[in-house]
Amino acid sequence: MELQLALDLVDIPGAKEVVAEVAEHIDIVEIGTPVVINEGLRAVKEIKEAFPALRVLADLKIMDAGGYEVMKASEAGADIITVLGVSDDSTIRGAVEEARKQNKKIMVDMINVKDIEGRAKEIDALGVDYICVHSGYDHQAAGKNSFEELMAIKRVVKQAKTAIAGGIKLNTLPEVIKANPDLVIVGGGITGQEDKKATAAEMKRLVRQA
Ligand SMILES: O=C([C@H](O)CO)[C@H](O)[C@H](O)COP(=O)(O)O
Repeated sequence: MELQLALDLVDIPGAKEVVAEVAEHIDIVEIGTPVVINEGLRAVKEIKEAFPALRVLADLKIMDAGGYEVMKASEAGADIITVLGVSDDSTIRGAVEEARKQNKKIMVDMINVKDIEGRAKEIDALGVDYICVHSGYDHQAAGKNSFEELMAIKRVVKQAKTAIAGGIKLNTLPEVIKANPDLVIVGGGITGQEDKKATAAEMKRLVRQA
């Protein structure tokens, strides 16, 4: 099981500062959608250049033009790029095809997918690398989490790795770990803590021993 740090509410210098603090305790660093909106793919490029040993995920949440957008994120240095599960199959296929050419990976974000099990089965057959259940900020505000969705995709996904994101904190991590995802994604659960390094270290310890 691996740990991904999601950076959403920072600028590029702020992102570098946080990553420098926790780098030894994370496997993947995510350049979150708000950061890409504010800073562009330059954020991906600068973080990859500053931390070449870390895999960098560009959370583009692609909804159309999968091949083209994966190409641009790959050029910026992203190792993993996100596409939305609610996209058309042709968009996901285009993203996967381009990722194969560029030796990159595709994560499908299942945010707002209604039939989680059925769609996860279809998406798994498209050859994506990760399928991620996700309670976004707006869902979190309504008290939602994705623990049950994780168990649902674990029942049907045969090929892709499984991931979970959305509001995970140190005190809820053990429950997440019980469902055995391949990847746990944590944003505010680390970045919102006073001692980010200690929190990331403890999360990594729990994730590693799972
Ligand atoms: O993808 C995310 C969200 O949609 C904002 O872009 C977050 O990176 C994801 O939810 C993880 O962050 P936390 O919920 O703060 O753990």
